[in-house]
Amino acid sequence: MAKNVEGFEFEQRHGKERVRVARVWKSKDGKQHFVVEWRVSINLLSDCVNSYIRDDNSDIVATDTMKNTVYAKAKECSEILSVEDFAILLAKHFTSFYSQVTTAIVKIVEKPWERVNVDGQPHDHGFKLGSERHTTEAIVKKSGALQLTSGIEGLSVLKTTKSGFEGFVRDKYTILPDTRERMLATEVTALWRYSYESLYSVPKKPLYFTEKYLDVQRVLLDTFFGSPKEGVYSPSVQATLYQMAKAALNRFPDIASIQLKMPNIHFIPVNLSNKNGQFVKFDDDVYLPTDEPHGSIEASLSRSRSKM
Ligand SMILES: O=c1[nH]c(=O)c2[nH]c(=O)[nH]c2[nH]1
Repeated sequence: MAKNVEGFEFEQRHGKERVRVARVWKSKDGKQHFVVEWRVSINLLSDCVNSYIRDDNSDIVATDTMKNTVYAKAKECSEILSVEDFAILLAKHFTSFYSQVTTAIVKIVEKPWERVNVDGQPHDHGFKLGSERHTTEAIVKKSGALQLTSGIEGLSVLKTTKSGFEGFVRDKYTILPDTRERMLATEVTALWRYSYESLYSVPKKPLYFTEKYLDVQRVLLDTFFGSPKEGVYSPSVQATLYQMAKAALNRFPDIASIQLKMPNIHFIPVNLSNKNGQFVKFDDDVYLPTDEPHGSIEASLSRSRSKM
């Protein structure tokens, strides 16, 4: 919230970015281990204008203290919990513990450590790094008001057929041919907002949000790919993105809105010729993979208020 300071509009926040913590929990017999690795960023909205305009830090919560709080709270969590529940717990601490803190914004990115299988069996204490990352942001006000979003970053997917792009604007600069057969590759970034608007309405079930994250990911992927044998035809990245967003809202009543970013990562058909003629003729087989430039397609979909 902007504040009038010496005749100016003034807004400020402070916090600690990229605090890294890993936490291990053990089963009762100590044999089976669980691990998470989180990168936590904290921002506090608090009344500490005096530190900016005069030599008075008496209202400042030191960012070093914020960092230490991450480790202290991780230690206090005796049971495994979702990254969302940890973000909420931290944000709640900052707003309830410090009188001058009105809002806490806690963002966390979880590193995808996955249990390995050895000899077809889940390993008790062995993990390997996966690819896509689970993210969350909890914004908590002193009143208990909550905004909770979760997301997926770096979900790279590709299908080798059942994709095309036709009927777009043609002008003197257009060279792209219409096609009903191309590769479709993207790196999905998804961000969805939960409908829980208070600390007191959040589901208490352990790992509720971890399961929900996996369910949302599954629905997004199933919609992108279609069934294993038939697949599903994509007339554009735009249409596929919309189908994915719609499926998530239709499937999960407690998701109020979803934003998807789906860059169109191009695989260029290879045709090569020299003076003796063409020696590589593209037949939907040899491609030049690229990472830039890429198309950029993003949209968000929310439940219309009139329906709620
Ligand atoms: O699915 C697509 N959407 C576009 O907007 C676009 N533009 C383009 O050149 N190729 C594609 N493909």
